[in-house]
Amino acid sequence: MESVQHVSTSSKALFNRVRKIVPPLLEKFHKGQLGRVAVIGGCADYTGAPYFSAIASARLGCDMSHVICERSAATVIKSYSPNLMVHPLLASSSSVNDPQSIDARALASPIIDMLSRLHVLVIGPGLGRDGVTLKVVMEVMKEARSRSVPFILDADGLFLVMSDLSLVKGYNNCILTPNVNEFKNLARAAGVDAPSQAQVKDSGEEKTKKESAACEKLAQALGGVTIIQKGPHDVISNGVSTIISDIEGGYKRSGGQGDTLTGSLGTLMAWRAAYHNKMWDTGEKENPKEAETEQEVKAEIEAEDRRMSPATTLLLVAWAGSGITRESSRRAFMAKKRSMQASDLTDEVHESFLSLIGEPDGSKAAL
Ligand SMILES: NC(=O)C1=CN([C@@H]2O[C@H](COP(=O)(O)OP(=O)(O)OC[C@H]3O[C@@H](n4cnc5c(N)ncnc54)[C@H](O)[C@@H]3O)[C@@H](O)[C@H]2O)[C@@H](O)CC1
Ligand SMILES: Nc1ncnc2c1ncn2[C@@H]1O[C@H](COP(=O)(O)OP(=O)(O)OP(=O)(O)O)[C@@H](O)[C@H]1O
Ligand SMILES: [Mg+2]
Repeated sequence: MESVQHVSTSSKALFNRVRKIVPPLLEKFHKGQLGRVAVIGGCADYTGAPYFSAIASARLGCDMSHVICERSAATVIKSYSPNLMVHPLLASSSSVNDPQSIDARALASPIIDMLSRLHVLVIGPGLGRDGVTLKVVMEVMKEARSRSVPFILDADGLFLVMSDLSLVKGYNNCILTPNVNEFKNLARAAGVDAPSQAQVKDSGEEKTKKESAACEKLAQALGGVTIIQKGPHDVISNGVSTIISDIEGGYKRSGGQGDTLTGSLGTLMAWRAAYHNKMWDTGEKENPKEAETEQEVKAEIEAEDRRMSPATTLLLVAWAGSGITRESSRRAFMAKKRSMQASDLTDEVHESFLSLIGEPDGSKAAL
């Protein structure tokens, strides 16, 4: 469990710093303060993906986990778990009179009305490619961005971005989680020569170097968004700092494991917002200057007793989400081997959190 590129800090040190952004469970908090996350996805074809994502958010520890989906998917997703709040608010071609002439902003308004009550959006799991749905989600993304609501983009959410890069370009409050295939398509859409992990033919250190450079290049082309390119190892970059997450994962490539990643990231992003809102005393000293450069980010990670800047915590969130997912997959694989399914990862999220990160000081959950 080692190997960190550029930000040359050990895995252990990174997870120690992640623990600082995990809110302790205390009597003073009320329902909702430690995370209200909504997954936007779920359609007639796919109901598993939004469920796996939302339940990962819940199991990692956000207070409220919502799914905003297309009408036909809602009852199905509700039946998977009574713990999720499922809202059938997404329009599709089958729910409007004329798919060719819609008022996308009006159709998006019931979802936009929810934004003030949400900390984070996860956009894309099982969203599908219906033209009406995608136009509506585009409106939600524009509004969420204008209100600085953080979002995680995956699957069909990434497809949407490929058609209009301005949706994310320069937005430093979002994480994109492309698989190898989606990374290649994103790079093509951005007109950037950035090979995916599968396209880099070297081996060993040279391969890792080229993969890091490619992820960095795409992140830069998108104006500094954070990218987690999933694969044999996860390459994480915001165009300035790059980390390789190569914690051992499982060896079964069943579908839906990326959904555990997006859900985990949703909760971590909500916790990050709580950290920056100073919702509890972390015991850290105030930071005189916000970190921007790679060196400044590295210094904040290593300082241990100094408050961290948004650039640093975003990188740590990406690192932690990747680690928790890969560790969940490893544990699920150990138990289930060839029969492993995405739902087996769900059961491992909490233990993975405990083994990699652990409860912060003072948390009642540590008793
Ligand atoms: N249980 C569910 O409801 C699931 C739904 N899913 C949803 O299904 C929709 C489509 O997602 P897909 O995963 O099919 O789309 P992708 O674009 O990831 O995959 C499309 C094609 O690329 C290939 N591919 C994927 N990763 C590759 C790699 N590393 N190397 C080479 N080829 C690779 C796949 O075999 C597939 O043929 C999305 O909405 C997604 O969220 C998936 O998340 C899987 C689980
Ligand atoms: N070869 C591999 N070895 C170890 N872990 C891997 C490997 N490939 C992918 N993973 C891990 O599996 C998880 C899902 O990545 P994957 O590439 O399967 O995404 P995906 O295709 O989008 O998945 P999904 O089926 O959910 O859409 C990530 O956490 C990634 O780190
Ligand atoms: Mg996927």
